[in-house]
Amino acid sequence: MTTEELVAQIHKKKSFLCIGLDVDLNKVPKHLLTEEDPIFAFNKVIIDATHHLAVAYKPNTAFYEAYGIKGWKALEKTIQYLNKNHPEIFTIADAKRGDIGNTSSMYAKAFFEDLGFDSVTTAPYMGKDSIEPFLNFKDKHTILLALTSNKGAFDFQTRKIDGKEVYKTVIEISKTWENSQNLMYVVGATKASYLKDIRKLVPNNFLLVPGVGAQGGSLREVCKYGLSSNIGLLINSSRGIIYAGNNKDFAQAARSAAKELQTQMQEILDAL
Ligand SMILES: O=c1ccn([C@@H]2O[C@H](COP(=O)(O)O)[C@@H](O)[C@H]2O)c(=O)[nH]1
Repeated sequence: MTTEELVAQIHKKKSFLCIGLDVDLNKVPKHLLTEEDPIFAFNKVIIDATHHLAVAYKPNTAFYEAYGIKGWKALEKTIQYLNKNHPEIFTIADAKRGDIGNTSSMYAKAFFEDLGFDSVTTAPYMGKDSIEPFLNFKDKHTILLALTSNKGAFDFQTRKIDGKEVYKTVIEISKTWENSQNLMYVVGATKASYLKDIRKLVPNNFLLVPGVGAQGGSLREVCKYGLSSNIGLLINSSRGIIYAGNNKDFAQAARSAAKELQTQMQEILDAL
């Protein structure tokens, strides 16, 4: 998917909501556990109930890998379901990959070619040759961790080296890589005030912003500092939406939670 197609969808739906599909079988409604594939069954109901309110879905691969081959199968069925029924929706494999070049090439093939995701999250620690294999794919997006939502972000990312914070150095150097136009960045909603500085470095790149909802980040704060001329934000909520209810009416509860965020997004977009 091109960035232009993503932006068009945002304007059409008046939403820049990304729904995280982090399926934990201890949290899904009990009646689904008798299904042949309870993970996919859960995702299908959530997608059917929310696709008109969201522009992106983000399965975190950890929640599928934890269930072995059955989990991976459920991930494959989920992305196939999205690509077949909602090809306009942007898909993110939250896998946080990155390795020596030839290994990264295989990760990129796995997520872009085999599974057919539009984007994958990557970790910058191993540098240029670990990320460029992802950037080589046309109309695919590589979402680099810049400033994460967790407390541990302060261990390395905000430390200064040669007078500059590591997350700023990550952004600046990554902009020099080949095909860097295919880069997006992860910035946690819990670090909203940092977005002011981040936007000076990347005025136009899309930012994937997790941390609204269960982690306490504020949608309005993120928008205050993070909106760009092409909107430039995908705001993710996972647990806050998919576990809004846990009995037979869980789909309705998820839709209401998604609607609440989408309504706020619509208000923000209408005020621009
Ligand atoms: O900095 C980061 C990077 C990734 N995540 C992931 O996003 C979701 C957030 O889930 P919630 O339930 O809405 O808290 C999850 O998959 C994280 O692994 C992040 O939170 N922060």
